[in-house]
Amino acid sequence: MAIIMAEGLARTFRTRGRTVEAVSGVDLEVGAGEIVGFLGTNGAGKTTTLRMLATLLRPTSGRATVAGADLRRDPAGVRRRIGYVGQGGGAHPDALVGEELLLQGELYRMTRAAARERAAAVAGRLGLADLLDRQVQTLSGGQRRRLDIGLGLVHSPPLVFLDEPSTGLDPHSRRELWDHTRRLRDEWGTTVFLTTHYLEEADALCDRVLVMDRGRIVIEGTPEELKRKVAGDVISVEVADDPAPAEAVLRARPEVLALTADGSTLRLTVARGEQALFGLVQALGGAGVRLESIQLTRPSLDEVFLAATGHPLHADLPIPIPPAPATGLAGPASAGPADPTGLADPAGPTGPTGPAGPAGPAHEGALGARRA
Ligand SMILES: Nc1ncnc2c1ncn2[C@@H]1O[C@H](COP(=O)(O)OP(=O)(O)OP(=O)(O)O)[C@@H](O)[C@H]1O
Repeated sequence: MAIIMAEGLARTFRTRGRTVEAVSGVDLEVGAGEIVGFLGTNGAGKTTTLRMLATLLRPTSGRATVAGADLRRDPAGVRRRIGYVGQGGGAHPDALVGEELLLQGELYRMTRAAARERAAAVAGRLGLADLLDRQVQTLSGGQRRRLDIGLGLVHSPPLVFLDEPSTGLDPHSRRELWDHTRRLRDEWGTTVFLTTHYLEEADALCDRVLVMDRGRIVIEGTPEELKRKVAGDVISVEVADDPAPAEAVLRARPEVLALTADGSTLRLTVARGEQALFGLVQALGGAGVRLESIQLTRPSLDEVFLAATGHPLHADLPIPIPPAPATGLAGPASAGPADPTGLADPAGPTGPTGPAGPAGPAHEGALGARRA
């Protein structure tokens, strides 16, 4: 069952007399209980798409249903059923961890008892149970990030958006965060939609990856599918004698999609390495070719990204116009009569700002989180 369905979602910004097409017509479908990741370079349009789906930005065109509610007609319904954890993080540095979680529940109009119970459950799930009496500013980067995510989960949303959840974390904390995210999916059935710059994160954590480039989804699939579809597997064959007879044998094989020769080593691309390997070895043996070694290599998501976009993930791409720095907070709850759809555009044309929860002012850290 799809928890997100979007069609032709697009957003342009007008800044300094120019139009920036941040997202140009995205179609996507996310199934309940999936961990789906948007992978892309800076400025690809990931955050803008996430913010549209979370009702924080009004789409220029397109439509979507998110967690059973229509993005345009029922943005408050969407907000009630989702969590949103922005890049900035939301917790107040002086507050205690437990207080922040409780406050979040109360902002969602939970009773104190229900908020307390839920805060304890979230803290337990995210490995924060021993930290409830700690001041937020004393937490490590990884603990702080887990608290940010916890704030987005207190109201039990079936779907949570995480914008670059592990940026700035060391590899150990990043892995810990992945474990917790998987447990959210496995034990609570939470659907997680995240953005990331990290190939490793997309590969290790995501059930499905959507590669985004210059405002469009250019390819999508499970990490394994993408590697197969785009790059194929590579088999490197090192022969003991003259490589020409081996090359002739291999070129005649239908499963060999491409072949390059480098001295006595032949590199073959095949769709499914483990299936092709045995037949190729047999054919070479039958032709009297003596092998030194044979090796199967699976492509990485790096290669997938390069093939799909034409540039490496970490290339410095020109970013048309950087977004203005975050300013004040506004959200649908404060959009007022000028916004009859309730789909506020808090950022306006130039500045991204924070969301609002159902109970009032909020901030970028977690949807609906924080005191005014
Ligand atoms: N409020 C805004 N005003 C003008 N341009 C904007 C605004 N927000 C985003 N953009 C532009 O839209 C494009 C997409 O930005 P977006 O933040 O969605 O990319 P991203 O893939 O999330 O990048 P990053 O990984 O750096 O967060 C960029 O060119 C960006 O400069």
